[in-house]
Amino acid sequence: MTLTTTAAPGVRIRDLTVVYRTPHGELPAVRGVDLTLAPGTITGVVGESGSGKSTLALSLLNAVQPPGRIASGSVEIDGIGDVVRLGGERLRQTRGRRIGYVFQAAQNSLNPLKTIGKQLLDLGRSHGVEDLRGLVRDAKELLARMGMDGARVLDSYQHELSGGMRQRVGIMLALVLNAKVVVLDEPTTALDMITQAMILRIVREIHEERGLTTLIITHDVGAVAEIADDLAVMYGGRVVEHGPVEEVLGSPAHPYTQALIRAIPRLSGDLSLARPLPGRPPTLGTLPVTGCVFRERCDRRMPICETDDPAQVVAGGRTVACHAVVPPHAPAEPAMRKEYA
Ligand SMILES: Nc1ncnc2c1ncn2[C@@H]1O[C@H](COP(=O)(O)OP(=O)(O)OP(=O)(O)O)[C@@H](O)[C@H]1O
Repeated sequence: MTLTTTAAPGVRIRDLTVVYRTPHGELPAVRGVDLTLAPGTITGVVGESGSGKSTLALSLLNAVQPPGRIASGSVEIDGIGDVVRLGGERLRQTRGRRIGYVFQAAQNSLNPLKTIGKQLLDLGRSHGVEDLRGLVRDAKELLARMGMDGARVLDSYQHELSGGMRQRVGIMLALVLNAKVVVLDEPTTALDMITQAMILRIVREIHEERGLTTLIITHDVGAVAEIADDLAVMYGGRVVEHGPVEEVLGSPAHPYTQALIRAIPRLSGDLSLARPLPGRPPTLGTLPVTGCVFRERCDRRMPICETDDPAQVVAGGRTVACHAVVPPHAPAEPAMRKEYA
């Protein structure tokens, strides 16, 4: 094997814009996003519902479906190239084999007419796996690590499994082909908190053992703090802050990240300290066309926020897109304007 196939790959998302067709025309769910996943890291993506997390995850596999489309930008993955430019059989082979994934509601996406084992064999055959016995062995081992009886699960139909069991099957299917890039979109929502923590710990272990580059999307900031190296915070289709997880959570720079953290109920101490962020996140129809996407709910709003979209400014290991935050040594950059139509 060459180094490129054994080393964890880096992922570079550049100027990515994804639009959905609506009665009001094509509107951006992800807009001008730059995000780098360093090789061998777990990057968590958080943000309120509708901020564009799932659309970003789908873009990593070039799997945005109509009425959506990737309007511009690139997703460069070491050893694969620009996924946005892949199509046909190469794209099909890349998904699953090179990029493992669990999409949202994975517990509902299994085939109800085939046992899990049959679906596993179909997956292996469709990717040209010759050692199908080895594949079954690996699948059983992954299921056992996640606290399940592998043989029994492989003999089951989806309706014989609980939502949490199906989610673990989804994680197994994302990992079993040994892909080096793994995208997990809300992989543990159907699980109780203790099982969720256990599964995320196992995901972390497998990530380290295999040298993966992992993107994990969740609503749960606490859960992601446990396993991620880096954190990206999304709002209104933009990555508003990105950096090492302890830094972003320990000293959040963007007013939205600060509000998100203030809104988390604490398990200990005064419950009333949790302060929900007033207002609602924008929908595609209510997203401001000019200026900062967060300004309507921002307590540091300034006149420039009405007119200019803040650029992502890099300072140290952190990226922040906010006019009110000008980190030391970071020259203020001209406002970023993106074409998406
Ligand atoms: N098929 C679609 N057609 C039209 N609009 C869509 C479609 N899918 C998503 N959107 C819109 O795109 C925006 C981003 O959605 P997305 O699902 O990526 O956000 P999210 O952060 O993953 O939300 P959630 O946490 O609820 O899954 C939302 O405003 C959503 O309504």
